[in-house]
Amino acid sequence: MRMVVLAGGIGGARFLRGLKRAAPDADITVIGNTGDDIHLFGLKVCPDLDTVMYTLGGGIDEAQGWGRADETFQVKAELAAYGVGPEWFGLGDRDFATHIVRTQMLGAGYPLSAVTEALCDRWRPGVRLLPMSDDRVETHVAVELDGERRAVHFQEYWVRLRASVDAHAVVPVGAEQAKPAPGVLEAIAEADVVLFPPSNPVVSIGTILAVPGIREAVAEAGVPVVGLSPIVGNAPVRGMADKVLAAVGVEATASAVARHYGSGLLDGWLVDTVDADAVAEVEAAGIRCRAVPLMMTDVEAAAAMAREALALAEEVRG
Ligand SMILES: O=c1nc2n(C[C@H](O)[C@H](O)[C@H](O)CO)c3cc(O)ccc3cc-2c(=O)[nH]1
Repeated sequence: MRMVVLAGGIGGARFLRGLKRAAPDADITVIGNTGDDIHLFGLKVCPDLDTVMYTLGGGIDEAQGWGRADETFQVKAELAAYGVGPEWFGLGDRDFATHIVRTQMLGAGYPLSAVTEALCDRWRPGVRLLPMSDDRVETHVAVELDGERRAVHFQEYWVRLRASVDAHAVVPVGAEQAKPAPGVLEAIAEADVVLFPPSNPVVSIGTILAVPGIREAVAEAGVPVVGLSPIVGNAPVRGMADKVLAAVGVEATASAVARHYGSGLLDGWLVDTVDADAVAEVEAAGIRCRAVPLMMTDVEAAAAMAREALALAEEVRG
């Protein structure tokens, strides 16, 4: 079975680990968010692509959900000794190698999709990992700092500010001009099912859908599109999705996120058992809904969620 998964960072990567276990023979294409990308120290860092690659390739720092296991930070310390910032983004020595190789290949003229394929040759994630676009898209967040309105890079908002101030707007800069990366539209057109894992609906899946052509391709794929709520019990399972949901006027509930995607896109939606009362509301919006456990406490739990999502897809397929 051919599956396409629109994935962001930690939630998406952990779901994918479960999906691989639930469907070991599936042909899985991951369309990864690149709006989180940031240029630091002359290097291009792709957090969401790397989180998927490291998590599925066995190199992830499991507790953090990002960055490499057994990491050290000598280079970061030396950069700080030179007064070269920023210090708030934790790039480790092993992780630097990924960004050096990526930046070197980009500099040699390879598109991000080719670079990602080359990096995956080492990590063997067991899925085809495609960036949503080879074109530069960077999510910026409009905030008010010291009384003045500013736009900060998503990573600064997320990591330095810890989303401690309200996001007045979230803008995927460059998305309108971006084109889907090679293979993205084809993978969606050939898919038997499209899945939205419990990634951030605004800055991860929302950014992927903001690349012209991708939302339309998913809506017109003619196969079941099933999502899993990243919000459980009116709060994000991880991260601070509620802050960016507010920026787009979506309340942090499992039902509101489903309605935000809309029945034009979603055929099915999984909510956690604590949100069972949302099922009727989601079904009233024309989206088939089930309440199942959605906490990815381990790979088996993620696999159980994946099985539920695939079962709902078959129910929707009718
Ligand atoms: O909260 C943090 N997240 C860090 N992240 C996660 C990053 O902010 C992700 O984009 C978000 O977690 C959303 O996916 C990193 C990801 C990388 O690939 C490389 C370095 C970092 C560093 C940090 C960090 O210092 N603190």
